[in-house]
Amino acid sequence: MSSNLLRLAAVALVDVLGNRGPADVKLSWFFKQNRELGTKDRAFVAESVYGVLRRKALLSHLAEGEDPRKLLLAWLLRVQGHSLRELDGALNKQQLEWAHAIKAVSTDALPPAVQADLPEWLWQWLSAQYGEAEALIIARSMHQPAPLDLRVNLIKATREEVQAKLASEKTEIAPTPYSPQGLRMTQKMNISRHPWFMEGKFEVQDEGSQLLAQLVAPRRGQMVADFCAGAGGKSLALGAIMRNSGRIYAFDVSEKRLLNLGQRLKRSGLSNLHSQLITSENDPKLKRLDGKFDRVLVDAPCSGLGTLRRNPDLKWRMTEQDLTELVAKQAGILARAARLVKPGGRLVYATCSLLQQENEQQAQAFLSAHPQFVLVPAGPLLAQQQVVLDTGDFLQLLPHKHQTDGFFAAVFEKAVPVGAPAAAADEVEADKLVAEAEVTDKAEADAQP
Ligand SMILES: C[S@@+](CC[C@H](N)C(=O)[O-])C[C@H]1O[C@@H](n2cnc3c(N)ncnc32)[C@H](O)[C@@H]1O
Repeated sequence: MSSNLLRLAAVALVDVLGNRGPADVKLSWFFKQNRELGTKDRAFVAESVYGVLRRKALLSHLAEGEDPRKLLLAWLLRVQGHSLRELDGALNKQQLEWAHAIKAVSTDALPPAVQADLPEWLWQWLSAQYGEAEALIIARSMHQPAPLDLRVNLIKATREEVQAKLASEKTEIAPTPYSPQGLRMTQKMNISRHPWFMEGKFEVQDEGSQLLAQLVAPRRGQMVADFCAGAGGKSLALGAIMRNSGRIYAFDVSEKRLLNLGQRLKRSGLSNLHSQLITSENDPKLKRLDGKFDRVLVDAPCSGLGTLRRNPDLKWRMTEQDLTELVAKQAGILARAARLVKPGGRLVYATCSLLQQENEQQAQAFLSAHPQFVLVPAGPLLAQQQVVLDTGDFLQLLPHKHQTDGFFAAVFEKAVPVGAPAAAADEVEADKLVAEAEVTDKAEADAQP
């Protein structure tokens, strides 16, 4: 390790820690400014930045402050286990003094929030919910980087074919334990240039996200809404489950994310997906679709605390105020999306959060305010999809238990009014609606200048 590389990693850290934006955006900007860096050096800078973000509370204790250069040294010496001798040639006199001081700091009797490496307020919330012992295990499971999960696009390849192909290229790869389309890679590699990725034979997607699509379990020919579709990770998984039949509406308020979805869609070979930008959950465009969907997924905007292995900066950027606002937003989106569901249809509310306020409490509040919906236990629904995983009434995934990101999902079904036909089983009705929607879309497209 050279002194120049250490300096560059510290510069990247200054940038990431000093601004409120997401770490991945800051880091890619840093790499654009430093194009001369080779693959290994980039990997070192990225690992250092993410390593420090994961353990910032502990490192601040060891470095007696938040000077990025000292945090970096503390990470190398006390987390990565480098010896002073290994770093010797890369350190100047002052850094050597810091390094000696860092080596000498005791880690006995650290406060629990520092052991968990969380801001104090978040530690209080998490430990009140899970109890101190489990909250600590959960928080510590987020100190490790996540593996890379792939979802095989069953329209274009089988899981066995993709596994064999990647294994033949000396990639360590194995089927995911729960998702029938998933593969897990244990070593990091840039998969986005792989020819089979570019041909759409697989996507990068955490196994937890794949399981959410299994919970929605759309059938062929159905009408499906992905209300917070973003860049479409779950829309694409749903489209593949439907074997390219029926119709999926991918709604989102972010044009940029929907544009991303467009690129992934081209690779995927799906033609049953229609993305639709909305101004908010109350966009008037939604009105004509009320009561028309067999399945509605609300993958709600959330704190993202279940993804701390990948996005450790979130824990330092999120505030209690942000959470209060998110909880209100989630309730509004869920209530509006519920109106799209037809009698007998299914509504899935999901987050990648670990907090009850965004999860169980949100689901219970929805049920109290919407007596026409009932809660359907997640385990048996997954069993119908050949997924053996029962976490009780709700789907609750935790990294230390399931080796996925942290996810929550609640499944609701809308009652069929007495005397009405059971809509969910009515495939003919679904086909009619799909045909109607296609005619409307064509008319809209023709009307474009
Ligand atoms: C958790 S992300 C969705 C991730 C996506 N489903 C996937 O699998 O890649 C939440 C999304 O909700 C969108 N969003 C925020 N407010 C919204 C609203 N009022 N109506 C619809 N979508 C909204 C955000 O733009 C963001 O893309």
